[in-house]
Amino acid sequence: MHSDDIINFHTRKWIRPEDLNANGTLFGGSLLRWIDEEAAIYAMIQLGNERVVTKYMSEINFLSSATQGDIVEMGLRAVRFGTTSLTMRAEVRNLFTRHSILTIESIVFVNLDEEWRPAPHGRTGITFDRDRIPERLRPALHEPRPR
Ligand SMILES: CCCCCCCCCCCCCCCC(=O)SCCNC(=O)CCNC(=O)[C@H](O)C(C)(C)COP(=O)(O)OP(=O)(O)OC[C@H]1O[C@@H](n2cnc3c(N)ncnc32)[C@H](O)[C@@H]1OP(=O)(O)O
Repeated sequence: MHSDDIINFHTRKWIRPEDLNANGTLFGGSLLRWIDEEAAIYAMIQLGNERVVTKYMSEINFLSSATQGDIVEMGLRAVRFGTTSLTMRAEVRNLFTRHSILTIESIVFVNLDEEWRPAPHGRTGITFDRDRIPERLRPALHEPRPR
């Protein structure tokens, strides 16, 4: 695997009874909700803007299932910085077995301006730190750090 293809797994979820479908396995809709939220946070940090929306998701490939008590981890990778868009690849896998549960080849988010119109984001590469947290949400430099 090329290093550019490496997905960072950020978030873990412990599968609870309310996440299951009528067959007792992980409900696909729960997974998609978690991924959309994860992708929104990832896009906000990569683009440094909290005004982002989901535009498009490619085919979703459910590869294996999970059940109550399993822990799954969700990973995202920016694969293309467009003019107003950011395209990501997603994978969800079982934390213990590392078996892939789901992959989505492209999730596209669009960067918006104050009028909620697509706006160029000016980003070309991935950031691995939090320096693009939107300005409004960053603590002022003089504020003491919480203990
Ligand atoms: C860490 C921080 C904490 C912050 C803490 C506070 C946060 C607090 C806010 C929370 C917020 C969360 C958000 C959650 C995620 C939702 O839940 S979003 C809700 C679901 N999504 C929507 O409602 C979006 C509805 N769609 C739209 O409004 C319009 O389609 C849009 C998005 C404004 C785009 O309009 P458009 O006319 O299609 O725009 P257009 O200029 O043609 O295309 C824009 C870009 O999309 C691309 N595109 C268009 N169609 C497609 C397509 N079918 N396929 C692929 N790409 C496409 C274009 O190629 C273009 O990309 P670039 O070439 O510029 O790079």
